[in-house]
Amino acid sequence: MSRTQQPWPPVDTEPPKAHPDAPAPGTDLPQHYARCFGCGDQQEDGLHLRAQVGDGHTIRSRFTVTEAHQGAPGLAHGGLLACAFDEALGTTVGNLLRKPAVTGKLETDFLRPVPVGTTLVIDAHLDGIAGRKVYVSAEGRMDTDDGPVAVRARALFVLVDLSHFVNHGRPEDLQAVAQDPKLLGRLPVEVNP
Ligand SMILES: CCCCC/C=C\C/C=C\C/C=C\C/C=C\CCCC(=O)SCCNC(=O)CCNC(=O)[C@H](O)C(C)(C)COP(=O)(O)OP(=O)(O)OC[C@H]1O[C@@H](n2cnc3c(N)ncnc32)[C@H](O)[C@@H]1OP(=O)(O)O
Repeated sequence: MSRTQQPWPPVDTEPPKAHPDAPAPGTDLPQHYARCFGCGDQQEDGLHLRAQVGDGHTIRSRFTVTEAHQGAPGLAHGGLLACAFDEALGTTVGNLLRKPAVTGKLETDFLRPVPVGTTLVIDAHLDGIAGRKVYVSAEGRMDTDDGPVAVRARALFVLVDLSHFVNHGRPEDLQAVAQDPKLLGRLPVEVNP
């Protein structure tokens, strides 16, 4: 089967424009939700991704594969790697545009097996915007920023209103956030744009 990629973005887009209050290059980003499997510190076996803003519409995330993340003996599960990219890409959209968005489509290319203990260095880039559709892509390198590429991903995020989360979230979790807003860390979106 060929690895030839389809054109990306797949539709005509406007170039991305970061929000004027987007965090500056070099900023370490906080977890967006303490119970998030991708970044939250209250998920013991979660991915604990940590992200930092880069130059030119990029965000670099790091994720270390632990024993809890295995699919085959000693190797990361592909679905968890996809989760790491979902998180890294979503963080890029949410923090640079400062608008809530959800993953509509996520595609991954697994190029190399990723052993337990590896730290994936994931560089994500905002590629283009078409109305509510935000196209973003990333590559993950083994252990260092010039290590071999292990995974590539491309995604479509769709901008949504905050009511998306209020209408669809489990009431007890929304209530927990209302009682302890620190669960959300610093909300990287405008609540009242
Ligand atoms: C208490 C409040 C807390 C709030 C927290 C808020 C914000 C946090 C902000 C930032 C966070 C920072 C970091 C985030 C880190 C990680 C992120 C993880 C993200 C996820 O893990 S998130 C979970 C998985 N995700 C879902 O749970 C989505 C389920 N889904 C839906 O909720 C709907 O499906 C939706 C909303 C996607 C669309 O529904 P809709 O009715 O609003 O709009 P519609 O269908 O018209 O789509 C509009 C245009 O997108 C095109 N389109 C849509 N889907 C497409 C597809 N798959 N392929 C190709 N095109 C697609 C259409 O074709 C149309 O295109 P066009 O305009 O050209 O016609």
